[in-house]
Amino acid sequence: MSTVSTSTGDLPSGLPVPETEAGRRGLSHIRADPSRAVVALDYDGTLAPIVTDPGQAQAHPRAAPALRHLSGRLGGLAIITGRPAADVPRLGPFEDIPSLVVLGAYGNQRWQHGQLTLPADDPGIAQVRAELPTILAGAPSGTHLEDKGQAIAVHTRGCADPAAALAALRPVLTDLAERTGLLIEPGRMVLELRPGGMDKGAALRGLVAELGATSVLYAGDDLGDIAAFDAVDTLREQGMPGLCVCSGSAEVTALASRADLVVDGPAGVVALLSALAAALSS
Ligand SMILES: O=P(O)(O)OC[C@H]1O[C@H](O[C@H]2O[C@H](CO)[C@@H](O)[C@H](O)[C@H]2O)[C@H](O)[C@@H](O)[C@@H]1O
Repeated sequence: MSTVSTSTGDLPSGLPVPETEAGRRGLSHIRADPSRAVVALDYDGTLAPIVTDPGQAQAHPRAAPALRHLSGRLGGLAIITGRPAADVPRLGPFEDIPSLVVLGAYGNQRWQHGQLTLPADDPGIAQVRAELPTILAGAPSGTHLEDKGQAIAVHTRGCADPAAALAALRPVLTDLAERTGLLIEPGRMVLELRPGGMDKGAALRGLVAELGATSVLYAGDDLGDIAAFDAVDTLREQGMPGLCVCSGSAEVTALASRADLVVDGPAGVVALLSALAAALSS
């Protein structure tokens, strides 16, 4: 599959045409009955361009207007992210998007209508927090620790050779995850230690069931989003039309071959959401 979908053109509405039959069916059902569709989106690399400092990752400027247009027209509008659930409404900023649900920490946390629901802390995280300063003492300059409260991420994007730094840290962080009963979640120049038992696929399936949705769209860019693509596949096998969208980048190529539609990063995702909002208004 090509990096960015252009070969099949656009529909008269401005919506790009998915490259697969299953994807075209998914999009067509969403357009036909949006009030029973769920649109779920990853945040970093999908709605927000990748930047070196995770604390500065604001959404693409046209993301909030597009989400606001979609809000209320869909059965469900969600962001499913590895970040703490409360971070995304603040960073977006998306606090004023009425029907938005944010499932954070890979589905372990929920933000909705300004209310936050968190699980109990995992004791393994406190142990990781205590041990990491010693473990990272010799790490390359630019290694950055992101303490997310209920998970801890080690970033190498700020290092001179981010990929080499990540590869060097992987064995010691994998060992730490095993000793503390946590799992290691790989991402774009990041390795995260987090509690298991949940992933973006389970989060998406749960939301679809909760809302009684009859069609689904999921857009993502990173390895943690593969579980959500798997969930769309499973739902399709069960008869529910669905669409997987890859926010394409040179950094991660694993999702493009799995997607029904590949767009050009967050700008492409936001263009797709804007076109969908326009199509649902007409
Ligand atoms: O599930 P997501 O919404 O995609 O979140 C995954 C991780 O995203 C963030 O890290 C990534 O974005 C940073 C800001 O652009 C970038 O500096 C970093 O290299 C990327 O890995 C976030 O910091 C993590 O906590 C999320 O788990």
